[in-house]
Amino acid sequence: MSNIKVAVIGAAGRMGGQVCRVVTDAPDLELVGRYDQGDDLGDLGGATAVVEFSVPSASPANVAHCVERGVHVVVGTTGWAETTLATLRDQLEQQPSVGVLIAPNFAIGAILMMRFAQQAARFYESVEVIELHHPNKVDAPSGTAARTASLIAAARADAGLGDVPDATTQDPDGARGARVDGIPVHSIRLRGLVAHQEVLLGGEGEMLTLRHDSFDRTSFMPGVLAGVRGVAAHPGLTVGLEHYLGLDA
Ligand SMILES: NC(=O)C1=CN([C@@H]2O[C@H](COP(=O)(O)OP(=O)(O)OC[C@H]3O[C@@H](n4cnc5c(N)ncnc54)[C@H](O)[C@@H]3O)[C@@H](O)[C@H]2O)C=CC1
Ligand SMILES: O=C(O)C1=N[C@H](C(=O)O)C[C@H](O)C1
Repeated sequence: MSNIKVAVIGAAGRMGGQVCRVVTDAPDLELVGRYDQGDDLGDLGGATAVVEFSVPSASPANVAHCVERGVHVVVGTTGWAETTLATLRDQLEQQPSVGVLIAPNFAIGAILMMRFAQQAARFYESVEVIELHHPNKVDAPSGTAARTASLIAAARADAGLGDVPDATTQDPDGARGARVDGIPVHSIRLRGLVAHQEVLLGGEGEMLTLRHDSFDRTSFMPGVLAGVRGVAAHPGLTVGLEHYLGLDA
């Protein structure tokens, strides 16, 4: 079988650089293009699959460019809004054989943490998400935290749970964090960190803590490669690598 031709957008970045290295090292993949800010994406070097790790403001246009040319895309860039996802879905209807995977987190432990949080949510009255990242991260809350909170909120709603209990009436400086679908999310930016998250679930007399740590960006690479190898077999839009890993609920 011939190699999958892969191009990387955001190739000069922390994630894009690592992806270029692992694609180059993979015997079944061929790196045919590296693109970054200001580059003309053109024909994408003849790629059949693109990996996109750029910035939230640029990612939708980059992905649209790939889809227009019939090229599959594995997207790691976070911060996609619901309306932008809807536009992408519409575009994909015109290109039914093209696959796009958008994964807020490619680390297996983070995917499992999200799943475990979703499973645990209905048993606990209280829940808070704390995400901790390196200080160069541009978006807050992280895509992983936003997705975790959405999954928890949906599980709570399915179980008939109401709002999380919170008696705070005075919080002028946002000390209680942001709310994603009603779930409190706290973002910490600290030199020395890579990507970390805790989900705290509290009930009468007990707490369950779910924690995941990416100590190094190598933790994302097996998931990215699984995405590249699987994307052609998943036409349309898929959100979350769990759907490629047999973890569908
Ligand atoms: N899904 C996942 O598992 C992970 C997702 N991320 C996300 O990936 C994204 C990138 O993260 P990092 O690599 O740490 O950031 P970074 O800042 O190191 O890299 C971003 C790169 O995108 C480039 N860029 C900016 N505008 C562009 C444009 N219009 N077209 C092409 N390239 C452009 C920048 O020049 C830079 O080289 C962020 O959204 C981050 O949240 C990061 C780690 C893991
Ligand atoms: O910017 C990062 O570094 C990361 N971004 C993703 C996110 O926003 O969730 C994934 C991981 O947390 C690392």
